[in-house]
Amino acid sequence: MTAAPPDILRCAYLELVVGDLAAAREFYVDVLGLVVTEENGREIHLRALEEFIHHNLVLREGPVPAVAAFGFRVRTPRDLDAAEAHYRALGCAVRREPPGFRTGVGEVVRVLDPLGFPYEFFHDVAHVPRLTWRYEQYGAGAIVRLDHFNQVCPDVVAGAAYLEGLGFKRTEDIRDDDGVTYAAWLARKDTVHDTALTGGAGPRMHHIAFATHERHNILYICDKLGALRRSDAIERGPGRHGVSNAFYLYLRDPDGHRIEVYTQDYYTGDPDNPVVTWDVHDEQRRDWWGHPVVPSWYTEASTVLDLDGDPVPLREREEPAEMDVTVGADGFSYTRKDDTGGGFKLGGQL
Ligand SMILES: O=C1C=CC(S(=O)(=O)O)=CC1(O)O
Ligand SMILES: [Fe+2]
Repeated sequence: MTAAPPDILRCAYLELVVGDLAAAREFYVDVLGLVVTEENGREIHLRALEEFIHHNLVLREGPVPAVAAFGFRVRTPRDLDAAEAHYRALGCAVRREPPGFRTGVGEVVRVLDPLGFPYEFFHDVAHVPRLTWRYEQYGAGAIVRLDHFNQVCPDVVAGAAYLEGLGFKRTEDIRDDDGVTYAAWLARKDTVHDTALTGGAGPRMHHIAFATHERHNILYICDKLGALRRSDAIERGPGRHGVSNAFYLYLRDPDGHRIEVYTQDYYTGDPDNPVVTWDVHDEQRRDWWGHPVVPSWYTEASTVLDLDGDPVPLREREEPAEMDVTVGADGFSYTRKDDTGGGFKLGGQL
């Protein structure tokens, strides 16, 4: 028996467990410029400049760096009932927590979803000042919005079907001629995604992405990290994505959690929005300029915790791994599909 899904508005916050709260605060506040909504000795609640809900990121000090919750806002309080019924019908662990369980948030429905991820749904939330027009508080790398999550799971086809059953719309994916799906991007809001599934051992969190208004904001973050002699925080990019068309940069925080800074993807809000499918052998799918994807971007990701705070065991991917298919088998990746005389970047192979 199934139950109608909740009406999810958007990805809204992530709870990150960090090993050293002060070091994490320095990275997210002093380096990236996120705004502190409130903090105490154990937790810090942060938000982006255009946000009006209490927070987009919770940093909580703990023994195992991990992700404790992926928070999604739902349209009405009644959607919490729908969330509870939907996940109970899926046979998932469900806990309904009272207001205050999550600082600044009303009642929360927490679930361990079919992929093993700790999702939570909320509607009532404290409003805080939206700093959109407070330009005196903007740094040159101003982070304005939470844009998306990215989750690593072994079976992207099954994972995408579960999310589509939750009301997400697929906007892009990466596949091969044998029908293997390597990644998929799925949206509730009218942009390319609220979350994405990256094929690999999971459940793990691949990254959380924040948006800037312009590409130059991202370039400033790179220059600032260089000036701070923190260039080792830059994992991949800056560059232009093929998938999503966004300009991007991937950073690693002091605990190794991956943060993407992202700008200028595109509108996907019409019901007949066409899905964009990329060939896994297309050198320009993940970087439009053909820059190679560093191996750590494919292999490393963050542990996720269950509803009791214990790490969720991983399941290996059974289908081919993208890194093996495109880097290990170089010569099968192309810049121009019908160019049999080469067109792949041997020099770019890692
Ligand atoms: O947000 C994203 C958009 C595009 C890409 S990709 O590397 O271009 O596939 C990765 C990503 O999921 O981080
Ligand atoms: Fe991303």
